Amino acid sequence: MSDLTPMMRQYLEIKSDHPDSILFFRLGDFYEMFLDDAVKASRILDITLTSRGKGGDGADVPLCGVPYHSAAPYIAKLVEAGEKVAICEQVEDPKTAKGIVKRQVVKVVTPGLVVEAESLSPKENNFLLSLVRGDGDRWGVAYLDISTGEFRVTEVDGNDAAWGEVACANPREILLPESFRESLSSVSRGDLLADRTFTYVDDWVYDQDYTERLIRNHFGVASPDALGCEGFVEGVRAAAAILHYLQETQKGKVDHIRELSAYRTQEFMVLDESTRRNLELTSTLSEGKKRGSLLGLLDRTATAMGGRKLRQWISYPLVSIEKIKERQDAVGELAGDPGLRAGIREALDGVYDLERLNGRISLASSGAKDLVALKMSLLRIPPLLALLGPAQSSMLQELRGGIDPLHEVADLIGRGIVDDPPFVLREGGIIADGYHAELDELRAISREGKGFIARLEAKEKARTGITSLKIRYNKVFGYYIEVTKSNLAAIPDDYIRRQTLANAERFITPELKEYEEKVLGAEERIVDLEYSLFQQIRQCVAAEGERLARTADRIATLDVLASLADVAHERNYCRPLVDDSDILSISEGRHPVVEALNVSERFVPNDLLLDNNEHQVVIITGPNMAGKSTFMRQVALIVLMAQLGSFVPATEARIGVVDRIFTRVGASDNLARGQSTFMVEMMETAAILRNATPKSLVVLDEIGRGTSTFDGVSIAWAVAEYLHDTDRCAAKTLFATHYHELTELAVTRSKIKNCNVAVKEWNDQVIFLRKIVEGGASHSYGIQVGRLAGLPAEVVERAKEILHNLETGEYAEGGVPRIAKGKRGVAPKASPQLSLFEQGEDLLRKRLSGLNISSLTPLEALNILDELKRMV
Ligand SMILES: Nc1ncnc2c1ncn2[C@@H]1O[C@H](COP(=O)(O)OP(=O)(O)OP(=O)(O)O)[C@@H](O)[C@H]1O
Repeated sequence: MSDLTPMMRQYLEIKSDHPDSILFFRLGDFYEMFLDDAVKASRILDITLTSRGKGGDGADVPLCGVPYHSAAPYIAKLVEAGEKVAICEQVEDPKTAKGIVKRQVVKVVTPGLVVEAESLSPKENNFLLSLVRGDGDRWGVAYLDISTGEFRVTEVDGNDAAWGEVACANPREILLPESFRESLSSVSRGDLLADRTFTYVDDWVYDQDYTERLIRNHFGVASPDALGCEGFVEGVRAAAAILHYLQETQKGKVDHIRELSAYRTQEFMVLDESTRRNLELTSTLSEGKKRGSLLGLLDRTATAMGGRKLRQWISYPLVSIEKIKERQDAVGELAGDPGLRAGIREALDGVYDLERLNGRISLASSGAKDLVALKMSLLRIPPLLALLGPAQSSMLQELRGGIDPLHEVADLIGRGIVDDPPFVLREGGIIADGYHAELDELRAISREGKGFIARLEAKEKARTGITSLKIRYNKVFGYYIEVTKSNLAAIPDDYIRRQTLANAERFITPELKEYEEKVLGAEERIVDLEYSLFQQIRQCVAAEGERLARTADRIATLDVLASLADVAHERNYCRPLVDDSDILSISEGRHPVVEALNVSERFVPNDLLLDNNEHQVVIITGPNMAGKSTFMRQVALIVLMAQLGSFVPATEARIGVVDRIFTRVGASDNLARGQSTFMVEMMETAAILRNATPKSLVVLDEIGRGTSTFDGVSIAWAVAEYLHDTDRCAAKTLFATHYHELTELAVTRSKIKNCNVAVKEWNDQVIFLRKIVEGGASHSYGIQVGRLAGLPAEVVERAKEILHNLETGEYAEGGVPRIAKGKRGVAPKASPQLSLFEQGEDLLRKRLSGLNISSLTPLEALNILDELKRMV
């Protein structure tokens, strides 16, 4: 340290407190980065890396920097790349500082704690999630969106459920105890961990006394129980770790986090991570896009808040029949009233993201434009409330009563701030005329002063007779009179020379300076006064943050209800009867997304009945491409839509509330997790058998496909039997399979039924009818589907030949199919060829012992010898 410059010493001291952040070290008009930070940042930001001397041992120090006034996009880019940025400012005036200027980190921007609008996507939350594991595999999960103030906490049992919550919140940054660092690498959840920043917090932070105290102090409650956290020991630890992290990074500016909303996973339908993915709830499997997902279909929300709330409703379908019915009533009322819907949409179209505006206002990072946006949004509320006046359904009535137009806030901003204020806050032009008497006076002086200058210029021109005389202004000299060299003879005595240029001279007069002082003084004071008035207004608005947050939440709810109603009306959905029966019956159900996106083929509706009696397990057979997966997904989606309060694509539906939906669909490629497809399939199946209940809906698509046929059939069979026979997990089950053997189960098991997707054979072609009918399928039509998919004709023909052999029982001794090649189209009877499945010496021996040498011609003998040679 001793041979470092004092500034470098100060830098290293501050940096040592922020080892995992890139330190933006304020030096005059720049933020500078040094050493490893500089190397990393220059690469990410694509800016020049330079160096300067006087690091340790006189070595050169790598260095790069960005201008302070345009740092925001650079910070955003680093954070986007998953880095944290610690902003270190000069905290005393360099002019008055003795020795080196004092510097301090004033804020750490991290991927999970971003508030700048440019770095956020409007219809998605940006969560910081905290995860902690307690005794007995109980996990605390808490997550916060600092930009909106939304803060949620829960507790779950087991690894799977905990990571399920992570998948659902989809956080940008995850906080974990330091002691978890090692074990995280063994969590085989590659795709879940990708693209997230991990932050490790000292273990002592999770101390129970400390965490409870943090919660009590922050929320001003006597105990975390007052926030609905009864029994949430781990949840409280997880939530408090977030508060601790906020204190460290935001340096105290977190007043707008006023609520912690505790929820229990039992209050919602449980959807594990793979089910969310498989059902393409918020993004598609193939491209990860919103378009093509259920969210993409249902999202007609007008506001960003509504968009985020709908995402949440889809992620957390309800199980309370009462609450589901409340939502249905509101959706029904809106769906039946196009005028009301259109009116709501029109009003909401002008509403900005109130939650994020509120967040920025509370964090004092909002500009004047944010306040104007808030005002414009609030002005939309009175007409909205008028529209809701006659509403009948309880939820709409509650919203009408609860949406607060915050008149005085809108009024304050309206009176205080001009309609189109500038982006910068410190150059004036923000505060409206008539808001503040002193400001008005100063403005008058400034205006008058400017007029005076113009008048003075005219007067001096007349007095001197110099028509080219000009009164100008610059920052160094203030106002001055400029006279060209050729006119110098005409200047009066009272002109005082200030500066000589090549072909002009500049002068001042006492009169000019007197006015200058008045005008410039006024302008300086105007700028200062405007800024402090703006801050006052912002503080007044911030003080109403809680009311604003509640109103924002209700507007979001209204937006979601109107969006669901819009889709229900346009797509002709029906209101499902949701009750606590064991019945799941759907008439003419459709797949909501396939129906909407696949306009080239008319969607064929299908019925379904599942219950816990005769129709507990329905085995669906049918050719590839017939529509099995589509049908099963459509059932799962209809149930999910019903429980989130939406109407459903069917003519009639009765949905006995489901506690969980499990899916094991297709061969999802999980290479990112380093697990084989079959392994994942079996793990998911095991989890289903462990966790399903009679209230669950299980969707199994071709389980066992990832292994050999016999293993596959055996596993599929045993799984179906288990789901049928075991009371604890006798879930309503849809089971699609290519193994026709499974249709036999219906003979011995009373609650298993068969159905298949009908196809028609015509001229050796299959026509998909897309209709689910009772009974098992007789054919797979795999070869025909292969032909449709463009397999070469030779392969198709050969496959048919092999199929024929298999079907006519051409088996070798061990019961293994004999796959012979004969004349095309004709299955050979007793083939001299050998089974592909026999091996090595046995083959030779058998072939030899079967020969009758006395009846062979020499040519035949030679041919056989050649054949034997090739077998070795
Ligand atoms: N009821 C329907 N009406 C119209 N088109 C449908 C219907 N069901 C499915 N389809 C269309 O048929 C195609 C195949 O459906 P799906 O993937 O469900 O078949 P599958 O039987 O599961 O096939 P595989 O066994 O190969 O997975 C889909 O692209 C879908 O668009």
